Amino acid sequence: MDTENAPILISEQVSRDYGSGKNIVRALRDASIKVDQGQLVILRGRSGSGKTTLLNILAGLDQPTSGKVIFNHKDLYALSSEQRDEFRQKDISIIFQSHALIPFMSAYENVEFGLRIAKIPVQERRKYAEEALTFVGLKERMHHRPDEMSGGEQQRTSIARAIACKPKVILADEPTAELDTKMGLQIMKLFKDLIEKEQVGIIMTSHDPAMLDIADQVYTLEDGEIIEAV
Ligand SMILES: Nc1ncnc2c1ncn2[C@@H]1O[C@H](COP(=O)(O)OP(=O)(O)OP(=O)(O)O)[C@@H](O)[C@H]1O
Repeated sequence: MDTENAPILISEQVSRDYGSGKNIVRALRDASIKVDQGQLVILRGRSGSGKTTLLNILAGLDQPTSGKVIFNHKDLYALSSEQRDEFRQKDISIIFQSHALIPFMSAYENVEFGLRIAKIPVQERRKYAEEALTFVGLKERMHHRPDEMSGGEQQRTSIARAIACKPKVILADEPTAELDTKMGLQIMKLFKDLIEKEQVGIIMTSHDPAMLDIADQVYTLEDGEIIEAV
């Protein structure tokens, strides 16, 4: 089978309500999207349009009110929460906007710590961490702490942490928001290189029009609904 275009992550008519009664917020309504292996997908939309809600649901972090998430042929929310956690640790990586690096650890230690949490055996951790940091161009700086690095380097460290365990899918919430356009485009190039090398699927949110040209697919959200897919 040609795996290059196989869907790895799908949302089917996913809705998410917060609160109830008069105070109900319909954060997402019937959102259906698809991420193929080897594809870079962008979710865009105004603040409050539901991007983060959808990303969290796709990551297995927040149960939808209705609808399904299919990850690698499995219905993510039909699994027990333990099974879902295990699945997530191995196959799904998340990159947050605010790098979420541990301040007193070096870049290497941050990546190695992530591998420990993902239960990668100790013999492999060093190799995987060094490979990932080399891939993001931080081989020479891997023993520096976050406060000794630029914003772009910190974000590359968090990308190294996300890719080190070789996930099938990477979800990223505004990974370029705190970077200038040049650095943002460098991060996008890293994502593209990663797709080429590992055939991962990447889905990210972005406000930045400069990023859209690079994507294979762009979904636009408005008031919790997908109004355009191009
Ligand atoms: N835990 C929550 N409880 C109540 N309402 C929430 C909660 N989380 C999100 N919302 C609401 O759901 C809607 C969608 O929020 P979401 O964070 O998904 O938007 P977003 O497109 O990611 O916005 P931004 O670009 O500002 O991050 C908003 O109206 C928000 O106020």
